[in-house]
Amino acid sequence: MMAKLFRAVIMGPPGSGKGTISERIAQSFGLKHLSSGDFLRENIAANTEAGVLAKTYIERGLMVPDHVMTRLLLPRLEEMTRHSWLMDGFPCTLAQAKALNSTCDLDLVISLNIPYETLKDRLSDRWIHPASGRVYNMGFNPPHVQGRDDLSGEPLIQHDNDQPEALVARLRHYKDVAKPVIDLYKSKGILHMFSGTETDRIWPYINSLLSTKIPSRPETDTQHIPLP
Ligand SMILES: Nc1ncnc2c1ncn2[C@@H]1O[C@H](COP(=O)(O)OP(=O)(O)OP(=O)(O)O)[C@@H](O)[C@H]1O
Ligand SMILES: Nc1nc2c(ncn2[C@@H]2O[C@H](COP(=O)(O)OP(=O)(O)O)[C@@H](O)[C@H]2O)c(=O)[nH]1
Repeated sequence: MMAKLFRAVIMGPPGSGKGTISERIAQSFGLKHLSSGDFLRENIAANTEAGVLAKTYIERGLMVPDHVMTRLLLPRLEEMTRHSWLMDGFPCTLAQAKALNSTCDLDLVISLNIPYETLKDRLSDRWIHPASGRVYNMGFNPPHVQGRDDLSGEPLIQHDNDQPEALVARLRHYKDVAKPVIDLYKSKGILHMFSGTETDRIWPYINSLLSTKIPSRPETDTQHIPLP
């Protein structure tokens, strides 16, 4: 049981490794990994009012409007009074960051800074299990059976907007909307930026930063990468 609740956000462009690193943090430090994409998929599957609305944007490759995102996510976060969490994919605009700010005090923000060529290579090779959001990469973390999800055995798919043609526009959009969010967290003194081309080389630095802030779970702490 953690002594103090810990609230963190992970930011980065598409393909920067937010999901991958969030899973490692969740395993090593016992934080709940919350993902805006997963919340949206749950709501779409459950046909909630917000889910039905969000679907119309996601299907067109658009961001879901801020008011829909905040209406969906903030009540869920408010319910989590007894959990430490790490949020992946939210906030991604200044309006979302301000809304989150009014709900809770963040302890830490991780921002991933990954070169374009690396993002392009990773995303063109990203395979997704749509129902769960589980993510694979044919070189980095391939599924046990090619083209099939490890747990359900269901087929994996690729997203059109992960292909290089769509990526340039997605990255430009990310840069535009994320900059003021990054500046906000910088001014609050809670932003930590990590740069590099390989998750396995960035992870030890994130791991040691978090080790100074939250007690790790000894049984899982060393399972990914040894410290350099
Ligand atoms: N904070 C947000 N604000 C607005 N729309 C969002 C937000 N988070 C997710 N979405 C919408 O949900 C979709 C799925 O999100 P998800 O994070 O699973 O995948 P993604 O777009 O492939 O992101 P990434 O490549 O960074 O993992 C997004 O494409 C976007 O339309
Ligand atoms: N080759 C390679 N692929 C990686 C690395 N880290 C993550 N990936 C893969 O890159 C893709 C994007 O990672 P993901 O965690 O989904 O990033 P997100 O879009 O920021 O959430 C996925 O297919 C991951 O399996 C890495 O260091 N090297």
